[in-house]
Amino acid sequence: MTMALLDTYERAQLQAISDVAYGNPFLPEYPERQRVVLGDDFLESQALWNMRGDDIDAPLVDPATIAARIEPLVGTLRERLAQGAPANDSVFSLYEDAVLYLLFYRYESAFYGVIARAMEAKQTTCRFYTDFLRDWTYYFHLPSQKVPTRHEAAHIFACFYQVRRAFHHIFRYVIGGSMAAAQLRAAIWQSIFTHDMRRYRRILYERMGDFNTLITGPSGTGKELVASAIGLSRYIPFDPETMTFTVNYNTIFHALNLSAMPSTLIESELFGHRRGAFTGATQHRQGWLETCHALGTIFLDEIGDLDAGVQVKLLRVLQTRMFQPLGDTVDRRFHGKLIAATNRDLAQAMEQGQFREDFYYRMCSDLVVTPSLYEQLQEAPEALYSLITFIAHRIIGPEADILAAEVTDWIHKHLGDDYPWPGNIRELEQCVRNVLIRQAYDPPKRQAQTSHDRLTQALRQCTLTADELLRHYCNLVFAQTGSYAETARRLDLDRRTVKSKIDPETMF
Ligand SMILES: Nc1ncnc2c1ncn2[C@@H]1O[C@H](COP(=O)(O)OP(=O)(O)OP(=O)(O)O)[C@@H](O)[C@H]1O
Repeated sequence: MTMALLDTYERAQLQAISDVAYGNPFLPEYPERQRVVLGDDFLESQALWNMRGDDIDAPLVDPATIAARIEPLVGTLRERLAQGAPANDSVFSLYEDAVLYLLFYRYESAFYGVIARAMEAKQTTCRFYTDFLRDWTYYFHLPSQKVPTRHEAAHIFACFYQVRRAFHHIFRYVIGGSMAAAQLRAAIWQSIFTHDMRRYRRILYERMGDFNTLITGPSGTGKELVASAIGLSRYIPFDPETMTFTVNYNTIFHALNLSAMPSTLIESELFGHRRGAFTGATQHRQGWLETCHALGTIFLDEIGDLDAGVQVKLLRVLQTRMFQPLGDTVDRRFHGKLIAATNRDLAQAMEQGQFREDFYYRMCSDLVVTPSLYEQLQEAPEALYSLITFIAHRIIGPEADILAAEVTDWIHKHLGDDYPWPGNIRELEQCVRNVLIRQAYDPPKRQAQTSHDRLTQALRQCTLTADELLRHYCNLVFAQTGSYAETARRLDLDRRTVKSKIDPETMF
C-alpha cells in the first residue's frame, strides 16, 4: 500500500501557509491567517497590519516563527518527493508556496542590506544570490523529479527584493495605528502587487507601468508619501550574470508639484522643448516624460490644478503613451508609470467643467484615498499618542517617549480631544515641533470661526436661499471635521451630496 504524500494535518498546515503567503499583509484579517498557522504562538502585537514602532525594519517575529515551524515540514515533503513519491499539481503548488515563504524569510535581512545600500547611492553585488540559487536548486531540482515551478530563480529573487522594499516603504511612509491607516497601507500594497500576487508574479510584474494611479485625500494626509511608497517599490529585474539589480530604485521616482508652476513651465518640464520653441528656450531640453526610466515613476502632485491645455496633451500620453516636446514634431514614447494626486474634489471640478472627464477616467483605474487625521482619530482616539511618538522619534530620536507624553498632554489641555486637525498629519508634525521648541502651538486661524460668524449674521438677516444655507452649513461642518464622510454622517446626507456642496479652496 502506498502512503499518502501528505497527511491531513500536513496538508492543512501547508494550505494555511499558502493563505498567509498570498494574503495582503496589511489587511486586518491577515493576523487570523497567521493565527491558523501559529495557534498559541501567535503574537498579536506583532501582527503586520499594525503600525511598526521605532524601528520599522526590525525583524518580524510571527513570520520568522512561521518560517521556522514550516522548515521541517518542507524538508520532509522534499524527501518524499525526492524519493519519487507521485504528486499532483495541488501538492506541488502547496510545496512551492511553502518553499518560497521559507526562502523569503531566510534572505529577508540580506535584501534589507541591499535596500539600505541603495539609499546611500551604492550598488550592491548580491553575492548571497549564490546561496539562494543553491537553496533553490535543493528544493526544486530533485533527483527523481523536477518540481514544476513556472519561475526562474532570478525572477523570484527580484520579486523578493520588491516585496522587501514594499514592506520598508509602506512602514516608512505611512504611519498611523487606526484601521483607516491600516487600510491605506493595504491599498498601497494592492496598488503595487494587485489583489492577486500569483497573477502579478506570473505576468503583471512587468506591466504595472501601464496602470496609472490616482491618489485623493485632504491636504497633509501623505499623498506624496503614498506615491513614493508605490514608485520606490516597483519591480526591478535581477541580472544573475553581474549579480546586481538593473537599476537603483532610489533614483527613479520624480515628483512634480503642478500648483507651484506656471503652465508653460509644466509643459517644458514634462514634455521638454526644442531650442527656439519659445522665448528663452536657448537649448534643447529633454522633459521628465522622456528621461523617465522604464521602471521609473512620474508623480504629478495637485493634478486638480492642471491647466485645460496641458490636460489635453497629457491625456494623449495617458491614452497612447506618446508625446511631443514643445516645438518638435517627432513623437516620443513615455515608458514609465504615472501617479497623480489631488486634494480637490474632482467630481465637482468635472461638473463645473474645470476638469476633463476623459482625463479623470484615464487616471482612475487604480484609486487610493488617504484618510483625514480627524477620521482616524474619531475611529481610534488612542492612535494620536502613537502617531506623536512616531513623529517625536523622527524629530529627536532618544527621549521620544518623553516628548510624546508632553505633546499629548499639551494637546489635551489646550486644543481638546475634538480638535479637527485641518492640516492633518502635516499639522500634527508642526504641533510636535512647536511644543518641543516653545512649549506651545497656535493653530492657524481657523476658518470655521469666521464661517460661523458669517453664517450667524446671514441667518439673523434671513438673506440665504435654501441651497446657500445648506452649502454654508456643509462647509462649516466640513471645516470642523475635515472629513466628507463625517460631515455626511452628521448631516444625514449622502457623501456625494456633501461633496458637491463643499469647496475646500474657498470655504465660506
Ligand atoms: N500618513 C502619513 N504618514 C506619515 N507622515 C505623514 C502622513 N501624512 C502626512 N505626513 C507628514 O505630512 C507631510 C506632508 O505630507 P504630503 O506632502 O505627502 O501630504 P499631501 O497629502 O500630499 O499634502 P498636499 O495635498 O498638501 O500636497 C509629510 O512630509 C509627512 O511629514
